[in-house]
Amino acid sequence: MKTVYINATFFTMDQENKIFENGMMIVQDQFITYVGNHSEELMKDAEQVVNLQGKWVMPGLVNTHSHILMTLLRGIGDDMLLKPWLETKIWPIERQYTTEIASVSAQLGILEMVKSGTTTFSDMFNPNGIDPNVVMETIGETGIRGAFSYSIFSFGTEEEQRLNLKGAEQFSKDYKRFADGRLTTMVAPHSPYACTPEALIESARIAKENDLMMHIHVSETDYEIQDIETRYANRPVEHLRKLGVFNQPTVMAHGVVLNDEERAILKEYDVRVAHNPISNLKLGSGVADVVSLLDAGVKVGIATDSTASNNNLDMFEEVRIAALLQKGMYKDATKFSAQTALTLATRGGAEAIGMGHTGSLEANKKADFITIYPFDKEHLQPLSNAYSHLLYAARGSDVCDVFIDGKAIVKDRISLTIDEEKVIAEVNRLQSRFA
Ligand SMILES: CSC[C@H]1O[C@@H](n2cnc3c(O)ncnc32)[C@H](O)[C@@H]1O
Ligand SMILES: [Zn+2]
Repeated sequence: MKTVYINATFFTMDQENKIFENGMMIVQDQFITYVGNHSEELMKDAEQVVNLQGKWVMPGLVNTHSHILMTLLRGIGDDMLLKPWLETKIWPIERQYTTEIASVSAQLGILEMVKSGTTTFSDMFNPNGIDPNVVMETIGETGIRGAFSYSIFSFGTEEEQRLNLKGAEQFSKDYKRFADGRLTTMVAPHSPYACTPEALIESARIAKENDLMMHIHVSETDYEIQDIETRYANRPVEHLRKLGVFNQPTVMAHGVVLNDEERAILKEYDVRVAHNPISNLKLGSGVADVVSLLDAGVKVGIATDSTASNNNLDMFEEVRIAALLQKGMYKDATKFSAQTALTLATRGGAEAIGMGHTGSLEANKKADFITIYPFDKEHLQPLSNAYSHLLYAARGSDVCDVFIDGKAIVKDRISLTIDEEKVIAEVNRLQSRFA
């Protein structure tokens, strides 16, 4: 099916950052085939013409690190540091998890993500107590694009740890290409502190044998650095490098506590960083030095982490805070420009998680895009400087329509794939268990 979208401003987020006012985009099935100036000639054999009535169109946002199975835990464990938050709140609750709780959480998380403009995400989940097959079926039905990772923990008996690794390997293989290729997997040891060296080595083996990326929490807090140094006589980055984890393409979530030597290692091994500014602030972990990471040539994406440490999944808010933090930290407003920020939230993030086939509006890329109708929004006036508004003024709730693989997933702020009322009712029925 050839669909032509006309009468809109297209923010391509391509290498040249081209913008087409009153432009045109052509989508053939799942792919963009043209973005540029309006052309009557190119419209000739269109099967469908969509008039976007002056809307702004940009690539869907890319959330490079999330935990959608935790969405039900929003508001639980506020105002706590990471270690007690995990050990006394999150992990005990996750031990009570069921497949139903996980599926409803996933639906709520995806609903929130897509309605705020995220079309691609990379997620890690704690498999405890759940049937991941059911959860993956549910996620597949939503139409979102993403990588999903079954987490590896070195907790429990030897047999439990063996089963956890076996489950992760099976899951990684089974869902490597799922839901028409929209969903894939990564191999996710939780962190250097929750995994033994043996589990980390085994994780890297699974990733290598199945040609998958690794996804792991690293260097999130000062405490983690001291803990790993005490246990292994190396800081986390060197510890993982020595174990061979970085021999596979790796996304490391956080990277708050890094030095120059470590940034050079990340660049050398092409380790990518998922930057979670709000979660890092809320858990009191600190502020990652993203400017230095980018200066060192490290690929960086923006991420929300979970609703238990954020507490929303709005990538517009996330990327704005990311930019403001770097400017404030450096006392230099020229750092982390609007262009840098929006690139990291789209094309840069997609490349960081190995999904370079999305993240910009360009011929041959997947047709993953969002629209914003600015005309009735006070905070998006004046209409000039729209590019600036996308970073400094826009909110997730400004998103009007969402398309993934060329298909409408959200239309006029209504989800077409998720029964919103039902999910919200289910969430509130199940949530009372943890209140
Ligand atoms: C690795 S599976 C997901 C699992 O990780 C835990 N978690 C959530 N947020 C964080 C964070 O910021 N640092 C470390 N661990 C985190 C939680 O148990 C999730 O289910
Ligand atoms: Zn996380």
